[in-house]
This record gives sequence, structure tokens and C-alpha cells, in this order.
Amino acid sequence: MNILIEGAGAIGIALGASMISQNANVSFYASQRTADKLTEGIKRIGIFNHLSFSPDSYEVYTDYNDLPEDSFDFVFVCSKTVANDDISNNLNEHRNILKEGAKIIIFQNGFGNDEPYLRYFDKDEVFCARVITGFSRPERNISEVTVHTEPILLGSLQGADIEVLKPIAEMISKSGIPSEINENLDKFLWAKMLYNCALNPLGAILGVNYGKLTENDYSIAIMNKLIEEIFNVIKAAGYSTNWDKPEEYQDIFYSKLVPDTYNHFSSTYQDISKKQKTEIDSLNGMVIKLGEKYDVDVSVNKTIYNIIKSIEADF
Ligand SMILES: NC(=O)c1ccc[n+]([C@@H]2O[C@H](COP(=O)([O-])OP(=O)(O)OC[C@H]3O[C@@H](n4cnc5c(N)ncnc54)[C@H](O)[C@@H]3O)[C@@H](O)[C@H]2O)c1
Ligand SMILES: CC(C)(CO)[C@@H](O)C(=O)[O-]
Repeated sequence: MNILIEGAGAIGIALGASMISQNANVSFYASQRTADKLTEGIKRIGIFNHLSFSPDSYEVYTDYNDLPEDSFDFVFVCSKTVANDDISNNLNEHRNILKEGAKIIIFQNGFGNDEPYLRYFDKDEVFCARVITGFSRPERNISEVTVHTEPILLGSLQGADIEVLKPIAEMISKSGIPSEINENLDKFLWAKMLYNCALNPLGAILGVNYGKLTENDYSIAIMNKLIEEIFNVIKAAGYSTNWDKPEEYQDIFYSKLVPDTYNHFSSTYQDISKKQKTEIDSLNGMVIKLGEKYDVDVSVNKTIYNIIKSIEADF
């Protein structure tokens, strides 16, 4: 099985190492800086078993024109969501690198990340994943698995047959990180959206970790309003979650989800600290887009979104 990994970052390196451990042929598309570091080999460290591979175990490309024709069975999209326009355009322009029936799997936070790819590829060619395993990259060629809550879920937001993803879920699991296919991926992605949209931007704006946001009535009031608006959007757009009412979600949010991740500083906070564009368009930005489409009040999400965009305006 030949796999192209788009984005050799924290998730990309970890999944690349996982797939190599299962005898897949892995190619990374990477920036020149990362490609240079990948000449030293790659490692997956942290929780679960450790994996280490020499540079002759994989290929690295920095130019689409060098990718071999008629090669890849799967493309794993492991970049930040801001790169989706670029990656989908490039995959379309260089379709000849894909084998007949090749599948794209998007391992990103947020909702609707398949949309840029669906401009060019069919519904049964573009899949998504829900990842709540944490990864960090202490060095450009090393990925550390830092936390793990639930299996990596693979599925479709377009109702496509997901049996084709089974070998991938099995290989990720056999590599040591639990993974499953799931018919209701939208439910799980919306659950992750509720969590990330409530916590990430507010934590970034206030410069605090997740836990701190639950320690005063003012930030709690903002998060509750964000959660309410997202529930209304989910309903209006015809999706659902495992909770009927915002209050049911808020109960588990304050009693379990946030305490379990109390010390975490959101990826939005980390992006802003590095002065790089955040994934806000795929998080609260997607809530706003759907809210406007279905005529749902999303004014608090819009205010939070506008603050993040104002901060980013200088990057
Ligand atoms: N790290 C985590 O713990 C975690 C957990 C769950 C979900 N996610 C999601 O996974 C995605 C990737 O996160 P990450 O932490 O691995 O990010 P990262 O910044 O470590 O890695 C992203 C990589 O993509 C590369 N890239 C940038 N533009 C590109 C382009 N146009 N084409 C190809 N590659 C490009 C970057 O050079 C970088 O190496 C994000 O959507 C994130 O929200 C991350
Ligand atoms: C789990 C996590 C690290 C990635 O989805 C998230 O909470 C974030 O965005 O920081």
C-alpha cells in the first residue's frame, strides 16, 4: 500500500511512522526545512510503543512534479486546515500521482474540511478523521504522542461506504494507536467542535489554559453562549450529537472534559503565540457559515471569531 502524507508535522510524522511499521510505503510531502531534517530518520515517541525509522524507510518530496505517477492508494492530509486550498489544488493539478480509486483522508480539527477537496474529487474519494489523541513535535523529525482519550475514528461526512477505510484503521491500531471506522463521524466531529469552539479561541484571547476558563462566571457565560449557538446550528443544519440539549453537554464539559485536560493550552493559543494563522475558519468560522445559511443567531461566535481575526491581521 502506497501512502502520501501531506504535512510532515506532529500528526503527519506519527501517522507516517505508524504506517511504515505496518509495511506500507510512505512518502512525505514536506517543506524544504522539514525535508532536510527527515534525512536523519523519524521517530514516534511518547505514550504507546516507540517507533524509529531510518531515512531509507520512506521517501520525501518537496515538489509535486517529482512525485511518481500512478502511485498512491491513500493521501493522508495532516497539515493545518489553512493549507487545504493549496493541497486540494495541487492534488487536482497532479492527479496523475494517484492510483485509480485513490482515497483522501483528512486528519484535521474542525468541520467541513472535506469541502475544498470535494470541488475536485468524488464523495467516495474524500474521507475525514476525528482525532483526540494529542501530538507534539519536539524536533522536526520526531512526533511525541502526549495524550490519548478515544480511538482515532475514520469515516465519511458524505455518506460514502467506509469499508475501504478498514485496512487503514487496522494498521493504525496495530501500530499501537487505537483506531476504528465509524458510520456516524459527523456526530463525533460535532462533539469535538463543541469542545474546541468553546475553549480554543477564548483561551487564546485571554492567554489561559482550558481549566482557567472554567474558574470565573464571565468566561463561563461566554462559553455557555457559544455552546448554545452551536447546538442551534447543529440542529438547523440537520446534524446531531449524543446530547439532546446544550445543558446536557455543559454538564459533561464542566465535570469531565475540561478537568481531564485542565492544563492544556489550545492549539489556537499556540498558533497565536507563534504568530501564525489559526484554524478559526474551520472551527467557529464554520459555525458562523452554517448559522448564516440556516438563519441561526451566531453573534457570540461571530464576536469571538472577529477578535481572533483581528489578532491574526498582523501576522
Ligand atoms: N497535534 C495535535 O495534537 C492534534 C490533535 C488533533 C487534531 N490535530 C489537527 O491536525 C492537523 C495538523 O496538526 P499538527 O499539530 O500536526 O500541525 P503541525 O503544524 O505540527 O504540522 C503541519 C504540517 O503541515 C505542513 N504544511 C503547511 N502548509 C502545507 C501545505 N500547503 N502543503 C503540505 N504541507 C503543509 C507544515 O509545514 C507542517 O509540517 C490540524 O488540523 C490540527 O488541528 C492536531
Ligand atoms: C486535542 C487538541 C490538542 C487537538 O485537537 C485540542 O484540544 C486543541 O486544539 O488544542
